[in-house]
Amino acid sequence: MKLDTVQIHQFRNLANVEISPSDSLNFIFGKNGSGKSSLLEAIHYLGFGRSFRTSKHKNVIQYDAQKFSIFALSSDEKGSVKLGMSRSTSDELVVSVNGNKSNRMSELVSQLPIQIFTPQSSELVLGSPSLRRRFLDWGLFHVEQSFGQSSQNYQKILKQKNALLRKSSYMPASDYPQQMAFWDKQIVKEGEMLTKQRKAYLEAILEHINSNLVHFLPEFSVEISYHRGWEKEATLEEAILKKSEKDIKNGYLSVGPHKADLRIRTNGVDVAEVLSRGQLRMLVAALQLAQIQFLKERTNKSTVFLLDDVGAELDETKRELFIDKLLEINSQLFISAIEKSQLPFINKYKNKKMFHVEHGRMREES
Ligand SMILES: Nc1ncnc2c1ncn2[C@@H]1O[C@H](COP(=O)(O)OP(=O)(O)OP(=O)(O)O)[C@@H](O)[C@H]1O
Repeated sequence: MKLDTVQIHQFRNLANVEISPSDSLNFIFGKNGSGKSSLLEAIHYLGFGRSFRTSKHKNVIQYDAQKFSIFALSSDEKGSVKLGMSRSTSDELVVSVNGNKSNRMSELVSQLPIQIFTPQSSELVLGSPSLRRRFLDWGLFHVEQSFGQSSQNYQKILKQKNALLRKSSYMPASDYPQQMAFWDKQIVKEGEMLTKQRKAYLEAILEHINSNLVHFLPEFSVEISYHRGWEKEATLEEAILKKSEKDIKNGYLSVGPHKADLRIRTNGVDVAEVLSRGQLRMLVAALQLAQIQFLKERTNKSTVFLLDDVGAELDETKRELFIDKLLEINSQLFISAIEKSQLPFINKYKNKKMFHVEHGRMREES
């Protein structure tokens, strides 16, 4: 899917913006504070239902406005779809797909695979395991139709199990084992399925990750493995039993795929301890690229890729390489930079549009 038109209203300093982007390359130039990241942030909302800069939707609504809204016309060879969403200061969400309104973000995010790469992207490696789980789950969500539902099921069951763990200390002893066994059985069933899907997905994208790393980080050999969230030799059922006393005390389940992680090492050492900031970003670029290469290969879906502040911490050859690799798989790119001098190779691209942002207003350069 590509974005044919994007309209943004009352989103940060973008009062009223409408663009018809190129289906290939879009460059957004402008001074600090002009609104470049806000444009990418608004597009990001269509693919994730949230910002990449704040967890509070209110913060992106224009000062003194009551809501923000974003509309887009998106298309691929199968047809086009009208997408829209708005959020108000009271946090009311309205999503619309071809005019059908709902308040379920999942209806929108399944339409349009969007990825983002920012100066903070190295957090994927340095940050908490939840970011790496989210990375795997994003890929699975767009490749496996059933994954969204099974992941939601697991989260619901986990909530029930945790509620029971919290209640267990004051429940009648006779009720407790039966109820616990019921939820454990569900956790094991859904948890093992999720683990199997994540492992198979990682296995499938590893080939792409490794071939990207040859270009992005040629001086390192990187090993990536999936840690499923409970000890090696045990089944999930055994691990849950083993931890039950401690989990009752703490009031939450400490083992399962909600504790899974990706371990990323070079020569047996955590990459976070060895790679420079720029190298970590290249590693993340190789990981993200692998996901969308695999998505394209498996489903023929193209991704909208947002590259915010591309000048930061990537050297010029790597910037060019990343853009070229993304174009190879027919991605639609939105690239923000302060000035053109950060992209001296820009003239080689024919199918491109350039936008200049000033005080929240966008002008297409001819
Ligand atoms: N809710 C809001 N309403 C109106 N303006 C806002 C709001 N939140 C932030 N701003 C302002 O919007 C402007 C655009 O910010 P943005 O982060 O998009 O700039 P940018 O062009 O990416 O800058 P930089 O190059 O410094 O990263 C800033 O001046 C910021 O202070």
